[in-house]
Amino acid sequence: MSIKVAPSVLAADYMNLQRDVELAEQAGADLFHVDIMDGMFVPSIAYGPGWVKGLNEITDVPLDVHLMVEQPERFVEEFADAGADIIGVQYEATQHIHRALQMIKNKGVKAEVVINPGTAVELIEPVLDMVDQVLIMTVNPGFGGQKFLPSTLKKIEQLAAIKREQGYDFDIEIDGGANDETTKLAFDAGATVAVAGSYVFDKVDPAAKIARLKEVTAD
Ligand SMILES: O=C(CO)[C@@H](O)[C@H](O)COP(=O)(O)O
Repeated sequence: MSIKVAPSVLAADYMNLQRDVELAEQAGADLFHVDIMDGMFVPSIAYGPGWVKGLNEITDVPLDVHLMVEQPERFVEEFADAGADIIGVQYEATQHIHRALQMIKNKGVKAEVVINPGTAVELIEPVLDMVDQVLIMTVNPGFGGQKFLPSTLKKIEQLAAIKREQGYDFDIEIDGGANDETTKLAFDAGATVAVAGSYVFDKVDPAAKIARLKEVTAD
């Protein structure tokens, strides 16, 4: 089975969002990745729940909402009500990661824990039994168009080994600098979902880019 592809709407053309979303949807996008940024946890600012609700109304593809915000537990309910299918919270952004994940699950939404490139996999081991997805950031979060950090491959391998040994079935997602080469490397290390922003949307043919990511990771 090939990797699941989650185009990041951060890189879409906002003035033609519906067109880009439909193109990606027809090309087989498995999820849409939506970065919520508060200008604190990351320097940029992006999207509120109203925007996510609007996106949910124009697509049937599940929304993978990544809260790049301080104290994410403050916003779980609003984004769940806006239509998020998966909500990701950063390990580094809360003193209460277990509580934040529990809040997501209580809303009937899939729960994801996210770690930055500088955060060790061991730190999230205590919550791995409660998540549907783990996001290993392959760049420092906050901006699209950065280069994939090769040091994150070891972390993907390490997490994949824990997943195998413990019999977990969560998805392992990567985000940042994904292209056909880096996605193949991450897939071989154990990633099952690739978020791709500029690779998919910056060029003329998003459908071909999505197809390419699936092709290079096909068994
Ligand atoms: O999390 C982020 C940025 O921090 C993203 O989801 C980006 O949208 C990925 O963009 P590319 O690196 O694929 O251009």
